[in-house]
Amino acid sequence: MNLQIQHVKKEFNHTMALADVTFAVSQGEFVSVIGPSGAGKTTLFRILNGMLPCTSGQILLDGIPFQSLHGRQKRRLQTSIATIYQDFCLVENSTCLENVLTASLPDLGFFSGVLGLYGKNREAEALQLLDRVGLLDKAEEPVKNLSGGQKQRAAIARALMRHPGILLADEPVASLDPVTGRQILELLRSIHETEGVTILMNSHNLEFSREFSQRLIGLRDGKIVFDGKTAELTEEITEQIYTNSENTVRKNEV
Ligand SMILES: Nc1ncnc2c1ncn2[C@@H]1O[C@H](COP(=O)(O)OP(=O)(O)OP(=O)(O)O)[C@@H](O)[C@H]1O
Repeated sequence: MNLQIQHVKKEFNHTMALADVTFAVSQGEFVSVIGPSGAGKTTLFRILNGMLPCTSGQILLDGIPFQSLHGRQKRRLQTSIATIYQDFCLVENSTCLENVLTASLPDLGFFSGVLGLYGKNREAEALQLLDRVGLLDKAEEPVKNLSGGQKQRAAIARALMRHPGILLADEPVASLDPVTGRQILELLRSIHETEGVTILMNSHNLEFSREFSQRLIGLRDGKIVFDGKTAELTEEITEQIYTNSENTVRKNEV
């Protein structure tokens, strides 16, 4: 799935969180959005996953303008973007398997949804995905009993259950220790390489972004100040992205 972000602006009261953001992500890329606190990364991700409307501009998925769609068409396109979050957003009292299966809820009829009748094929697929993320032995375990890394694995399996064209990884390892964080990013890289899922990541950790993404987009004060291959990010450009920005409230946590 190709994603195009064209002249996107987002204004909150008198803060221009995104000034005029334009870039495209092609099928199969692994891109990281980097930038200091207040640069607009979260705002961009919230607009992309449909949680926030933009003030102006447009987003196209495979050439279709997202905002022009309504109802079922919009929901169908929306389900092609899956998000994993820093705090996992799982149902803690439900098992791993139940959490993964909830990704299929939009496809179920009303009664099947209420009664949790997902069907044998969906259950088999959910178990296969739990196996893919190394969590098959925890399928019947309530999420509340899992470690942070295991929770993020369950969240990744749930995201994959939607067969996403694009996976948004919004600070996916921010609440994990560095060793566990690296394991999660290695899993994402493997999913990207094997299943060909397009990944757009937002991370405070510049080292991880450089190591795991092919391309970096540097945001500063709501504007793109760098868009290039990871190897092209020099020390000088890094300084330009991270120092003395208007919206920055703290320096980058590299
Ligand atoms: N709901 C809101 N109301 C008002 N201002 C907001 C709101 N959300 C974000 N902002 C402002 O928009 C700007 C961009 O914020 P955003 O959270 O997108 O930055 P960020 O790069 O994700 O920062 P961080 O890395 O700290 O999460 C900031 O100046 C912020 O204060």
